[in-house]
Amino acid sequence: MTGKHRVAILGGGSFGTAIANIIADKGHDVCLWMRNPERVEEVNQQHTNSAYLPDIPLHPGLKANSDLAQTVAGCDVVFMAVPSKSSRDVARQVAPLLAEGTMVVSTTKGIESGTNKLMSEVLAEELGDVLIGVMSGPNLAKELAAKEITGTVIASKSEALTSCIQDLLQSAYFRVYAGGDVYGVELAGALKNVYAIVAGMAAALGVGHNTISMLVTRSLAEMSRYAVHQGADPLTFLGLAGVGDLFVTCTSPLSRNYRVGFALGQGRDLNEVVAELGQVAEGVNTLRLLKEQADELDIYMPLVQSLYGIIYEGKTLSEVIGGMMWAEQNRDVEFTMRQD
Ligand SMILES: NC(=O)C1=CN([C@@H]2O[C@H](COP(=O)(O)OP(=O)(O)OC[C@H]3O[C@@H](n4cnc5c(N)ncnc54)[C@H](O)[C@@H]3O)[C@@H](O)[C@H]2O)C=CC1
Ligand SMILES: O=C(CO)COP(=O)(O)O
Repeated sequence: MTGKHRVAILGGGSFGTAIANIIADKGHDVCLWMRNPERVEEVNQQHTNSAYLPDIPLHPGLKANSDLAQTVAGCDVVFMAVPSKSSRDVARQVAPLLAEGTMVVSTTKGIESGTNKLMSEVLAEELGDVLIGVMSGPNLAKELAAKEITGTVIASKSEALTSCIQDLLQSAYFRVYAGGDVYGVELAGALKNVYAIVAGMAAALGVGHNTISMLVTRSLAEMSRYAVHQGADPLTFLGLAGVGDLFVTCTSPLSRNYRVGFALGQGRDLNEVVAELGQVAEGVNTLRLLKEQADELDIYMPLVQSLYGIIYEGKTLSEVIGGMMWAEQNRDVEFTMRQD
C-alpha cells in the first residue's frame, strides 16, 4: 500500500459494495453510504449486503453509514455508484461537503435524461473544485466481489487521480489501466447496455454462436460509429471499456441488461421485468435517449432502431431481423466507422 486513503462510496448497491470491499481489503478506511438503515446495520454487524451481493463475506473493516456528511468527512477519494437517474441529486447533496481537490470517480454507466449528459459532465456542473474521473470495464459486480480476475480503465484529465485510483484498486485479481479518453470510456459503458438487451433477447430465441458473434461485432461497429461521431477516440472501443465490457455484458446472465433482454425475448412485459429485477438496468433508458440522438444527428444505428421498434412500437423480432438482413445485403463493406 502506498499511503492510506479515506474513501467514501456513495451508493450501497451491487457495484458500490463490490468496490468498497476491494478498497477495504487493501487496508484503506472506507465507508459506504446507504440510505437504508437496516442495510447499514447488516454491513456493520454481519459484514454482508445480502440484498445485492448474497454469499459474499465483506471485509470487517468496511463500514456503512446512512449519514452523508459523516460518510464523506475527511475523505480524499469519493466513488459515485448510484444509477444515472440519481447522480445529479446525489452530487448536489454532497457538493457542499467535499473539500477542494477531492478526487471523485463516477462508476455509473448511463446517460442523464433531459440533458443527454454523461455523469462526468453532471459532476463537473454540480461539484465545483474537485478532480473528476470515470471508471469502466468488464466488471460484473458479483464476479468482482468473488475476486474473479478482470481489469478496468480509470480515465481522467488528472494524472494524479488516475495513479491514485490505480494504487487504490490494483490487486492480484483486478488490473487497473489508466486512460485519457474520459468521454469515450464513459460513453462506452453506457452504450453497451443497450446491445446487451439485444443479445439477451437473441439468447432467449436460442440463436446460434455465429449469430451471437455477428451481433456483438456489429454492436461494436454501431457504438463506435456513434461515439466517434460525438468526438470519442475509436481506439477506446478496442479496449476493456469498449469491446471488453460489451463482450461480457452481451454474454453473461449476470448482466441485468442481458437478463431484461432475455425476458423480453421470452415474450414478457418490459415494465414487469424491470420491476422484478429490483436493480438498475441502465440500457432501457439509454435506448430511448440514443434513438432520439440517432434520429436527430442522422447516425445510422440499425440495432438501436430495431430494439426501439420492438420495445416501443410493437414490432416483432423476426420482422426486424428480416429487415436488417435485407438492408445490409449486397452493399455492405465492413468498416466500422461507415455510416451504412
Ligand atoms: N452491477 C454491476 O455489475 C456494475 C454496475 N455499474 C454501474 O453502476 C451504477 C450502479 O449500479 P449498481 O450498483 O449495480 O445498481 P444497484 O441497483 O445494484 O444499486 C444502486 C444503489 O444506489 C442506491 N440509490 C439509488 N438512488 C439513490 C439516491 N438518490 N440516493 C442514494 N442512493 C441511491 C440504491 O438504493 C442502490 O443501493 C449503474 O450505473 C451501473 O450501470 C458499473 C459496473 C458494474
Ligand atoms: O456493467 C456491467 C459489467 O461491466 C454490469 O452490467 P449490468 O448493469 O447489465 O448488470
